[in-house]
Amino acid sequence: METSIKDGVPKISTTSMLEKPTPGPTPQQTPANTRPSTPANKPDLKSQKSEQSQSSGEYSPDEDWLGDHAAREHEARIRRPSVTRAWVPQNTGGPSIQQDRRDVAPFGEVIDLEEVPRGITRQARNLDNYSFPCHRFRENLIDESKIPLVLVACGSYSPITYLHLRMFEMATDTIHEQTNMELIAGYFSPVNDDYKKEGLAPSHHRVRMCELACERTSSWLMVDAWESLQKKYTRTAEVLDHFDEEINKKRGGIRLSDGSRRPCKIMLLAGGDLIASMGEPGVWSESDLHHILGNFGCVIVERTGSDVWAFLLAHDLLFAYRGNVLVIKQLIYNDISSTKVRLFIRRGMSIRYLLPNSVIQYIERHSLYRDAEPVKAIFYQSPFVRIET
Ligand SMILES: Nc1ncnc2c1ncn2[C@@H]1O[C@H](COP(=O)(O)OP(=O)(O)OP(=O)(O)O)[C@@H](O)[C@H]1O
Ligand SMILES: NC(=O)c1ccc[n+]([C@@H]2O[C@H](COP(=O)(O)O)[C@@H](O)[C@H]2O)c1
Repeated sequence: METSIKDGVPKISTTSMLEKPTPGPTPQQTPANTRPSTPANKPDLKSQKSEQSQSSGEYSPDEDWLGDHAAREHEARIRRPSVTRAWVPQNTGGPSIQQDRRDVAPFGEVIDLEEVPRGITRQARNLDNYSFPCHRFRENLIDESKIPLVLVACGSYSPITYLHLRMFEMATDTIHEQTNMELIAGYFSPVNDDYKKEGLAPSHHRVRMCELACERTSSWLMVDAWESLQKKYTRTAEVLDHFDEEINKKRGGIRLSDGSRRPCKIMLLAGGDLIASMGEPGVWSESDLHHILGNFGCVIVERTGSDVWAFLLAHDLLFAYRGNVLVIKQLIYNDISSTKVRLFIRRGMSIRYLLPNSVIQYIERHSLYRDAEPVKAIFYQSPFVRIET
């Protein structure tokens, strides 16, 4: 059994981390990121214009790769300072939420960059140029009584959809409400091409779509291309080891107010189907399951129609490690499927509002998922909709 914690991996008790020390939060502690707010720092149209002239904000194939240095420079030029705001509801009937600095959720800023031309952090296309993305990694732990947490979502993302982005937001709420952990960063890790799953677009496209989605709709999510850049398929246990290496061994975790550093707990964020696959023979090795569940842990978003708890009860290993598994109930069911998105594209149907516009544009520009069939105006009205007058 590979239950012992390897050198350098944070030695955090697996039973205590999902327990919140105090009872549920008062309205004063409600995270800002769940509250509607208007971006205080509205984009400066003038600078957008000049930015647009340097980088059109369009995704032409020629522009698709800026190179590490240029990308970093570009990113530094366009990065806006993060803004901390208090949100006070106008409606006196509801709870009054006043936030002090401590209560401000780290990812509270609501970003709507969908139509704003901005440079996107671009990842290396080969391992020689690779560097671990940490441009949105929080510098300090806000509440030092908490365990710093990094979520890693492994998957195909062919293409990434709003459901995949939503998974992180659902996780944020549950972690805030039910655990004594503080979310520091979230990463997508698109699977290697060698995975050979049906419908898998080449990994540089999937990575790029994830980047567009993260940079244009989120203020805290990042994409790591390391897994996709490997020469062959890399098991999820190895991918989590890579994150541990980069975050804890190389960076030393996160900084505390006294200047010391604390290791971050790293957990796999996945849907109920992924955890169900852990019960299928031959899909996961037992030692990997011990390693993932024991040394890392899983945050599982239930899927429509799946009963994650029933599965946990039935599966010996998962049940044994249940203290390290956090199950997220979807309060608003979202069942957007990449498979169906690909099918819609092939059939010339609209995929708008299922995934970010920037990703839709990218798909169209690069003619992805069309196979032999032409895509007819995927940005416009579905050809099957007839409006009776
Ligand atoms: N409807 C859903 N509810 C909860 N989690 C989901 C849902 N769809 C996908 N996920 C999760 O999103 C992650 C990435 O999914 P991935 O892209 O590999 O599969 P997918 O979205 O089902 O795509 P495909 O349709 O190509 O199989 C996985 O952890 C998966 O479990
Ligand atoms: N043995 C393993 O490490 C193992 C097995 C099955 C799926 N996975 C991962 O799960 C993710 C999602 O896979 P599916 O798209 O097949 O659901 C992928 O990132 C894949 O690498 C890992």
